[in-house]
Amino acid sequence: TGSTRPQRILRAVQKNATRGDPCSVVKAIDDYCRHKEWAMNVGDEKGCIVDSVVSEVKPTAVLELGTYCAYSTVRIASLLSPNAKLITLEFNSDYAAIAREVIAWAGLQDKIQLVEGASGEWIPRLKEEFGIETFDLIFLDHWKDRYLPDTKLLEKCGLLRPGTVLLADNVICPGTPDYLDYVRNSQQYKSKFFKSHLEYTQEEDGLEKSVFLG
Ligand SMILES: O=C(NCCCCCn1ccnc1)c1cc(-c2ccc(F)cc2)cc(O)c1O
Ligand SMILES: [Mg+2]
Repeated sequence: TGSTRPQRILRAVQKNATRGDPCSVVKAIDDYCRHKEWAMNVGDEKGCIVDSVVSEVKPTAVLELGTYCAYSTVRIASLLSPNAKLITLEFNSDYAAIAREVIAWAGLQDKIQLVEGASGEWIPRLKEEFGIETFDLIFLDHWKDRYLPDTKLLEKCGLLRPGTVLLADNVICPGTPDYLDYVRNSQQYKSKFFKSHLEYTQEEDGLEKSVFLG
């Protein structure tokens, strides 16, 4: 019974990052996944695009769909203002357990609320359970076939407001064709593609930034 990839990523963080220093946690994961073993973090190249969108939006309420080992969770939360909060949904309980440890190592527990469960079940409960009105920024990075249904669910639940920014990972690889078609052709969104590469590789990928117009 050997270790899992998320467990090895956590070990690399505990070995190479400084407690309470989110940037060192991000760097430790990138170094491990670039040089030792690939993992599905948004990564450093696409991560810089995420950073620029977060800095532009200055969100106080962020929703992340798909935590994995909390690489993007920590990366985004480290840029938020003192009173801002990030809710991250993770379906896989093994991933969630590792993510909690990575978040704790970064010292960001007070900013981040990790919720374990299915996005389709939790999205309708966010207003009531967490006192959320609407989100300023949503980062989609979970099952690629859930991007579109969950976006429609977010609309239906009144969790989007004019100006809410949806930032979607992997719109080229693995790809989210139905989601891309929707946000690029809907009158309710202004969409823009940021060309990049699949994390730690030279494969084509990119992020889609879509502003909800209401
Ligand atoms: O599947 C991905 N993410 C979802 C993981 C499970 C989410 C579970 N969950 C959380 C909440 N609700 C459900 C993903 C995959 C790849 C990839 C790319 C190329 C390749 F050859 C293999 C894989 C790259 C990514 O950047 C990804 O994000
Ligand atoms: Mg991804």
